[in-house]
Amino acid sequence: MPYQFSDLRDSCAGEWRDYIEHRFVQQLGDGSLAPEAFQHYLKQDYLFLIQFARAFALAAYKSPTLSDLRQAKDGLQAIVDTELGLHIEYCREWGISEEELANLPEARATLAYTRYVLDTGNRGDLLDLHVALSPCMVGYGEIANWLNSREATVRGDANPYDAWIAMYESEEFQDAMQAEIRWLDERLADVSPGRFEQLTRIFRDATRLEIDFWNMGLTLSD
Ligand SMILES: Cc1ncc(C[n+]2csc(CCO)c2C)c(N)n1
Repeated sequence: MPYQFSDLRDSCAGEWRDYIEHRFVQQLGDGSLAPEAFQHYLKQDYLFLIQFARAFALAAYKSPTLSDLRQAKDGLQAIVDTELGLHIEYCREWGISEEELANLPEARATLAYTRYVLDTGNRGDLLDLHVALSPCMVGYGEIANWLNSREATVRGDANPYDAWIAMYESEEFQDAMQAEIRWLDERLADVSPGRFEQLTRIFRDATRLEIDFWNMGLTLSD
């Protein structure tokens, strides 16, 4: 049987569930999350996005084909030209100024996660890098879908975090998530059991670092 992305998820089902169904996510869904926790998360997510732009630049460098190079360039362009601007605007709505963002120190959880992804891409090939990126690329879409499947989730004006859910349930984001899964499914189909084992380690570590990122938000840790 050829491997698929779903096999990576199944290889660390416990960690994956702890990430998708994290207490931060549950509270965001029912609207009970402390605004300070969300603001701390938003600030660190700004720094996270900048490092992720670098990871897409690294993906361009590691691209063996023109098609991969285009995909990496589109990812980098989306973050630099669109998503960072939207994030800055969203932070402003939450009372966080652009100046404050520009002077933030990186929390240890942000440092650990982003530098882990960059190091994995540096040491390995494009598949290693994509696997390290996939909890981010796939997880947030899955989180939006999981929240929408829950009775406890509050949508609309009654939930101050509704716009966050709306962003990740959007067709544009869900399509990008599916495209990433297809890309991984195509590559994973050809890997050996030994190589798959290596990739599961990367996937599990990146998922654990996503859990730490949520914990950082809840505990306001730096
Ligand atoms: C900790 C953390 N993990 C994942 C995302 C979601 N995300 C960040 S960059 C990117 C790809 C380009 O859009 C995606 C899906 C986030 N914002 N913060």
